[in-house]
Formats: sequence, structure tokens, C-alpha cells
Amino acid sequence: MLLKDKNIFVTGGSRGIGRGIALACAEHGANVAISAEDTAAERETLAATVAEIEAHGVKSAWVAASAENPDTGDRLVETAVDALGRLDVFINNAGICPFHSFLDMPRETYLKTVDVNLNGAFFAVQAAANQMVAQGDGGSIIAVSSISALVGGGMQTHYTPTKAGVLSLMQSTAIALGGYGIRCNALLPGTIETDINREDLSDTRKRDYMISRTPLGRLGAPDDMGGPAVFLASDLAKYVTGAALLVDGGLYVNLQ
Ligand SMILES: NC(=O)C1=CN([C@@H]2O[C@H](COP(=O)(O)OP(=O)(O)OC[C@H]3O[C@@H](n4cnc5c(N)ncnc54)[C@H](OP(=O)(O)O)[C@@H]3O)[C@@H](O)[C@H]2O)C=CC1
Ligand SMILES: C[C@H](O)[C@@H]1OC(=O)[C@H](O)[C@@H]1O
Repeated sequence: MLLKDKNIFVTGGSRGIGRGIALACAEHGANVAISAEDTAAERETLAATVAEIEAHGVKSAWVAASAENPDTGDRLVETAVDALGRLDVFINNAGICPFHSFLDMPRETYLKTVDVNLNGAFFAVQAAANQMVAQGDGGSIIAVSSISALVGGGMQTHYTPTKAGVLSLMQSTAIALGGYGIRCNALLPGTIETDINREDLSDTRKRDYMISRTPLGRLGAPDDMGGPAVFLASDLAKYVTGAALLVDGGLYVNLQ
């Protein structure tokens, strides 16, 4: 029960890594609100994940709010405060990775990826930080960056800069918010099997290659992200800020 009575918001918490993190936080006693895109299908997924969170005997809530809208951060904070009472931990996880080659990258694909992954993160983190500052007793902000903040991807030229940007955002906000007792850290997942890479990994040669590059011998699952997120959210990490935690089964260090 490392997060008993903490009030947490996870963006993109309906499925994939965000859902894994939300459920791990609930398992550790936190109240957890989540968001996803504003579509009819997503509302159902959000409601289903909220029911799973509540099954842990904690409070939950959801809001359908698209990450690329600069006003979304305020709506997320409002949801947390209305439903949970306050905001102790904010986890910016929502993201997209529409794999595409570089030379013919459609402008809309590039701009949407930057808007959702980086601009959305900036405004959401800013809104969460203002709420924590107003509450007056610190907090924890976690951004889901990626191993791709540190290395490239030929089909991810629009995506990897957003993940480097989110890592950099946590480093700079760690400095800007340290005086308020607000810690800011980044999680850097390796390859975690979710909807985001379902099609990419349906190429069994690619999937087997990724596994062969991973010292722990398997791809990640969303619940592998839970423990590291709970740690950074909890008081166990009370002197950890500006940090980048790779959660990749050893993939990054495996050069040859
Ligand atoms: N899976 C992996 O291997 C890795 C993933 N990551 C990062 O982890 C994060 C989560 O990815 P993952 O769980 O794999 O992907 P999923 O596609 O499984 O989940 C993405 C989540 O983000 C939400 N989301 C997507 N677009 C928007 C939007 N415009 N506005 C609001 N919410 C949105 C989705 O909700 P909706 O259904 O509404 O779209 C969903 O809840 C991303 O930031 C990704 O970059 C980092 C490294 C590796
Ligand atoms: C979606 C990809 O499989 C995944 O995204 C990342 O950030 C990782 O680096 C993987 O490439």
C-alpha cells in the first residue's frame, strides 16, 4: 500500500501502459482518475477501466478529453479535484506513434504526433503543476517518455523527438518546481506490447528480432510499467527528481 490515499491522474489510462499504471496505483491504495480521447468507443473503454480501478476499493473517475487540446489540462485537473478532492500525482502517458517513413511523412501526421505527445504534455503538466502549487504541499509528476528519447527509429522520425522532448520537459520542470516540493521524473519504456505497436509487431521477424535484442528475453507487458510508476509516485522516491528510469528489459544497453 505505497500510495494509500494519494489522488492520481493518468492520461491515456483507458488501455495499454496507462491502464497498467492506473491499476498498479489502485492496487497500492490510490484513488485514480483517467482520461482518453473524446470518442464514443473510448468512453466505453474508459468506463470499463474505471470499474476495474474501483474493484480495488478506491475512488475513480474518467474524462474524455483529447490531449492535443491546450485546454485539456484544466479539464483533467478539474476532474481530479471534483471526483477525488485533490491531485497528488500526475502521470502524463497519452501518446501516439503512427509508424511512417521520413521522406514522405504527411505534415498532418507529424503535426498531430507533436501536438498529442509533446504540446499536450506541456499544457497538461503545466495545469497539474499549478494545482499542486495551489495545494501547497508538493506532488509528483511523471511523464511516460521512451527508450526512443535516447535512440532513433527510421519509421519514427516524427515520434522520437516528442519523446526526447517529454524527457527534457521533466528535467526542466524538476528545476522549475523543485522549490514547491514537486518532483518530476520520466519513465522510458522499451518495447511494451500494446495497441500502439500491434501492427508493427505482427511482423513475426521484427517481433523475434526485438525479443532477441532484449537481455531479459521477452517484450514488455503493460503491468511491467506499474511498479516503476508506483515507485516514482510514492514517498519511496522522495529524493528522486529529474530522473529518467528505463524500463526496457535491458534493451538500451545491448549494443552487441
Ligand atoms: N508500447 C510501447 O512499446 C511504448 C509506449 N510508449 C509510450 O507509452 C504511452 C502509452 O502508449 P501505449 O499504452 O503503448 O499505447 P496505447 O495505444 O495502448 O494507448 C494509448 C493511450 O493514449 C490515449 N490517447 C491516444 N491519443 C490520445 C489523444 N489524442 N488524446 C487523449 N488520449 C489519447 C489512448 O486513448 P484513445 O483510445 O482515446 O486513443 C490510450 O489510452 C505513449 O505515450 C507511448 O509513446 C513509450 C515507449 C514504448
Ligand atoms: C510503439 C513502438 O513499438 C515503441 O514506441 C516506443 O517509444 C519504443 O521505442 C518502441 O519503438
